[in-house]
Amino acid sequence: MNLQKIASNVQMICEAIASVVNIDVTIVDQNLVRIGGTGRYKDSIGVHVGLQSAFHYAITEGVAFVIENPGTHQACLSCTCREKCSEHAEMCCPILADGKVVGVIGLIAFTEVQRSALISNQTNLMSFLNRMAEMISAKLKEQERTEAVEMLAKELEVVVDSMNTGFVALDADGKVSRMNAKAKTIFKGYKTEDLSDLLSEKECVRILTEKTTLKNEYYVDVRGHRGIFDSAPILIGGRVKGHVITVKPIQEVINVLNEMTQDVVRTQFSDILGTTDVMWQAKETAQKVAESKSTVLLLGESGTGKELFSRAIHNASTRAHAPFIAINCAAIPDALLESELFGYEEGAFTGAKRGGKPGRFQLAHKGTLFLDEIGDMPLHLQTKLLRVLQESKVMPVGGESMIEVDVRLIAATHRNLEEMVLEGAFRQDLYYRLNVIPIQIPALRERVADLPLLTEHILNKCNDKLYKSVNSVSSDCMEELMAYTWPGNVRELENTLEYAVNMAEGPVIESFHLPKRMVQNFEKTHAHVKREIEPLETLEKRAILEALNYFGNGKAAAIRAAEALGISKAKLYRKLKEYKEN
Ligand SMILES: Nc1ncnc2c1ncn2[C@@H]1O[C@H](COP(=O)(O)OP(=O)(O)OP(=O)(O)O)[C@@H](O)[C@H]1O
Repeated sequence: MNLQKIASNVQMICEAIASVVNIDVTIVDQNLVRIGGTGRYKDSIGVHVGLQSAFHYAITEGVAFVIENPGTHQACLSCTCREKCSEHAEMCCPILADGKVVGVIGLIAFTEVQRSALISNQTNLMSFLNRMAEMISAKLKEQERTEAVEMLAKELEVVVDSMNTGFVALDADGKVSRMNAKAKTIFKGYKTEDLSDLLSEKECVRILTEKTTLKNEYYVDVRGHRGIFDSAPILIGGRVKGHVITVKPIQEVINVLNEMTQDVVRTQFSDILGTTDVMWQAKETAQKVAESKSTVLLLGESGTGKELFSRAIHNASTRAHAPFIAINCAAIPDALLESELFGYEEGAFTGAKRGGKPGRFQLAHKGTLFLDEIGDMPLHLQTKLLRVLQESKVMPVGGESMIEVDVRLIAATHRNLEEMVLEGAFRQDLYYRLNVIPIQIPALRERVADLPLLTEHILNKCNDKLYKSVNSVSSDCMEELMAYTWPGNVRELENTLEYAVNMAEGPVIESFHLPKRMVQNFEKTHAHVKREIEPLETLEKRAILEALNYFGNGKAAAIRAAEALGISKAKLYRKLKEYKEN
């Protein structure tokens, strides 16, 4: 505590004392610096009074005293000027704050008249100086408290200003009393006198009438921008004296959500394993289109890696740092799919969340939306989806205004959309809109040559997960894996190997570690060998018909059947012609 902080008050008190007692007054602080003074001391304010002065004695001893005969008092003994002291008498009174000496008030008589006045009236004068010392001490403490409050207010201001959330303080009527830097950015260009200048009427009424806190509520502001707010009333003596609200724009909330839910390790094309031609083709096309905004349609059976491709495309695109949002149309009941995709407004239906909820399109704003199993989307939603793709705007369920969205769409299906279009189960216009860049992801049975590579990779993953060290598959077992048809594709391979790693006692997986269904399948396949020997031509015909049966009709299917049979497309057609003619 330093008297310097209340220097002007100290000087006023010096002058007040001097005018009452008619003797020169000076006040020094605990460092012996003169803070106030009258008469001959006025000019030396701010100056150090010297260690030999009586004030030094008053500070170190912490007592009040009167020097009636300068030069002889205890306080004068160390003074070098005590032989030729110009003072006739002196009264010193320490100023105490919290038990510590923070300064001294001194009355100094320079004439005999002043001396006798001081000495004859010393009891009253000392009591007067004590009162003055108490007053100075009280003023000093008040100043300290004011500074502490100012400091606290400043600290809070710095904290509130550094928050990445808008903060608005209101009085009980909704007048804005304070906004932090973030709130000023969020509401830049708005009138900001009243809550009604910021938020729409519905939210204002809720905030100002609510006597408890509101958390994570959805708001729409006066310009139609959306966000999430918390609010709390300021209660003093049980009465609402004001409110504080914190606001966050919806896109920032979404970004945080996505940061936390994105792949921890971002899927890259190099994570998609496979060196067979069919796989190279698929990867090459996907890599080529990753950067564009065009819609991609991933076609392939379940478990072939459609989501993996979709994530790799997103992560290789310029949207990589924006959200990747996936939704499986087949996994969500029809009644909920619309609100999941496009969001809903408060009160849109029974059970709707207060404040509404943003849909996946809004969540994917600036990023990529992966619509898995698009073939399972009901027709009425296909119509709505088409509109969204054409207009880049969504209308939440129960909403009145469209919300702009900038989303790159990647759709996927295991179904034959072309056939569905012919059957009237899929809208043709939507099909064309989605089919801009179709990419066929091959089934695992079409790329059995990739099995060893995939197996090695999956074994490593299983070992990490199960704390095992299974590092290979016996050649018999690999033969069985290659002979299997893998209806569940890579996902099924993953599950099969996880089962086998659990079963294996040593470092090698043997056939008998595989799940029963696979062993049976292998026996069935090998049972062919034991059948009667048949002419090559019959075997060839059976193989061709089986392949066609397997891959289906149409040009693309014929190409894949020919590839699988290891013959040219021309040869396949020639054979089919022969069979028809015979
Ligand atoms: N080429 C691949 N390389 C490595 N892992 C793969 C590959 N393809 C698929 N996988 C793995 O197989 C599993 C299934 O893949 P994913 O979920 O991408 O398939 P999907 O085609 O989207 O399946 P569904 O249609 O059933 O949703 C995942 O664990 C994925 O990592």
